[in-house]
Amino acid sequence: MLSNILSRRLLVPHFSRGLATHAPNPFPIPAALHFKSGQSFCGRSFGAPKSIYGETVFSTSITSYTESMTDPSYRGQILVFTTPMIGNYGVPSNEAPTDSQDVGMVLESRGIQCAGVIVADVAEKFSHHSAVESIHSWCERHGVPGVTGVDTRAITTLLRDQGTTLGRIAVGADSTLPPPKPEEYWDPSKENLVDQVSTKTPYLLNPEGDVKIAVLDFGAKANMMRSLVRRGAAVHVLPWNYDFNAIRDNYDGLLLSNGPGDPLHCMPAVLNLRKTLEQWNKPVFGICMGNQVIGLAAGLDAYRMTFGNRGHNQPVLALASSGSIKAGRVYVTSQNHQYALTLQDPFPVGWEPFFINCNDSSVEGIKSAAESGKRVWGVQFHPESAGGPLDTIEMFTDFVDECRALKASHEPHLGNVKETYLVEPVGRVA
Ligand SMILES: NC(=O)CC[C@H](N)C(=O)O
Repeated sequence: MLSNILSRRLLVPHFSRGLATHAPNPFPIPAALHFKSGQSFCGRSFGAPKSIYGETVFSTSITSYTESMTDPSYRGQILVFTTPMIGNYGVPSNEAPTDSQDVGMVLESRGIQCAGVIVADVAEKFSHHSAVESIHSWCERHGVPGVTGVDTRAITTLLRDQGTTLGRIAVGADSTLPPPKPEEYWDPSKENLVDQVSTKTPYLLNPEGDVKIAVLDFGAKANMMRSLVRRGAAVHVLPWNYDFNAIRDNYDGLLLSNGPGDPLHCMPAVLNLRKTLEQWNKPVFGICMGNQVIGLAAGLDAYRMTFGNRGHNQPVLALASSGSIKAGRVYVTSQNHQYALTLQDPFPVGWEPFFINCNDSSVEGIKSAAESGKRVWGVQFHPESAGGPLDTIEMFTDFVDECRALKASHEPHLGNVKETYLVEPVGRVA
């Protein structure tokens, strides 16, 4: 027995050494990450061998790289993962519908949305029952470059100190050239990225649903629509700048989705929403960009944070109770944002802060005050989070229940048309 253990101990390092000596380098192409602030990091290229510009941000999520990379809110960004090894469970097919309430994809959108990815150690081998390819081949197919073999601790420390920084991934021969001049860096925050990712034409999901919910698509993650459909709603997805006021009486509720970039690019939607809030008294729920649009419509300001909040481990404290949310409790949430609403005293009349971030005290949500008679909630985090945690997933049940209850109260002849859906808190189609 003892000799068995000893021989295994001796064999393992010997075997590893053998592999390291003889296996060809799977990522032979050199690559560099340059920052506008002057620093450069040299590593190896994986994914598409292509040079790009972007805004460099870091995420502290340990898992769910596939959901993060397909989140349209990462549009134009070079995503640095603080978790050292990324790719070890591969990438699932995004095509196969896996349940009857499918919304047309498995991940958060049709393709990879971030401009590039930076990892300390990209997994060459992967293993998962639903995996069909490696992160390398997935990025290659989608034309997205990755850099591996860099010190992501040093990069993250830098980004925490100096804030989100414009960057360039230079691949192959480009990586041997001098870094770009400061004026050559592309700044995605200057563009209306929402307009690039929002649906161009309206579409309907689950038409037989008993409550009709409109979604203003600022770059919606698919799990938002899935979370509504799972609760029995018919979901009509509209372009971000659609004139909802012209059709609002056809709906029982409105959801404003997440989306990339500076919320000030969404002023047409803010002005539309201001009118909606003045004249329409049905439930409105905003998530991330949606929360910022609600806040701007309510009269709050939005500001750019130093390095934002990105990860699946952001603690928020509830300041008010509403539905499944209890004041005084801390919920762990998924987040991806660079902007936040200002915490001001007093808050605009008819509004109150809903959540606050336990790390940096930024506003994590607002709600209409009880005396306003409105039913409006906004959260800066992602209750639908396909990659978890699911601490706040029941906010979707609260929202759909509120829409259903209001509809039933307006249609007494129909009575309570359908029982409230008590669904398992499932985070994604899997
Ligand atoms: N995920 C989001 O909706 C992000 C909202 C906005 N683009 C921000 O960065 O703050």
